[in-house]
Amino acid sequence: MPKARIDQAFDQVRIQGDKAFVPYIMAGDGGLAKLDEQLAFLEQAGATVVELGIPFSDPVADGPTIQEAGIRALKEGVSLQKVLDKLAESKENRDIPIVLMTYINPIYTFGVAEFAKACEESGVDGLIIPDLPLEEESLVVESLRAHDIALIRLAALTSPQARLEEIAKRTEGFLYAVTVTGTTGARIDFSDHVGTYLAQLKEMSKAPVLAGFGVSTPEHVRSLSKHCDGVVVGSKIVDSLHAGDKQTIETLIAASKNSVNVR
Ligand SMILES: O=P(O)(O)OC[C@@H](O)[C@@H](O)c1c[nH]c2ccccc12
Repeated sequence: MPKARIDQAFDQVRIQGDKAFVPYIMAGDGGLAKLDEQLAFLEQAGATVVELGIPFSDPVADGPTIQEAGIRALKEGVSLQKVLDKLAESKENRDIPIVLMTYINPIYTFGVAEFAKACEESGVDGLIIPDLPLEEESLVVESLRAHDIALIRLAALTSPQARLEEIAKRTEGFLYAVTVTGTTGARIDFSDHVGTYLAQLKEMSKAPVLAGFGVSTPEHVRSLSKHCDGVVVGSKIVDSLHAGDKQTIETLIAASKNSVNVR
């Protein structure tokens, strides 16, 4: 049951008194042959779920770090089909749930129903589609439901109250609370309003609320996690993996763990 695997992963985190940590990596950055090893490393380091990006030629929500990773992956010849095939091969050896992050265009090209089926067959548990607004969701919702793939919705700092409520009500797996206005990428600081915004989303959502965009230091992980159920970290993870700096990733993930638990 794909969707249930995500729920179980968050339950486990809660039981241990930890916060969730969802690293984002770009599929095929460094070649798809490295994917299994990268996923195993993140699982071993204590990640809750992995968000796996599909490289795309027009990544409108992405800042420079993730755009460059996408260009590197495209140069390696990575495509949605190849990522799904690769995930299918290693499905049995993997416990950590996978959420694919892809823009809507590659899904259309693939065919929505075929894509949902391929996700299930490849052991994909959920999806983030940043350029699919609530109003257009009906294009994919039924197919995803048929294959039990969670559709994770994004809340924006600029969304009006009623819209946030609708997003919180519909989300599956978790609620992705975008903490900055703008594109992905490491930030120094967050607006004072972020704490209130996260607390408000926590009230509205039955699903776990995760803060993402700009999270790049252990202090960010700790301070944002106080207001919600955990964080998503992209650019800092992508840069560190590219530089071969596993220590930085381990330190970031460790910041989401209850310090009373000895690891
Ligand atoms: O890179 P950052 O600032 O840590 O943000 C997370 C982000 O990269 C990842 O979740 C993501 C990558 N591309 C996206 C597009 C839309 C929403 C989210 C994403």
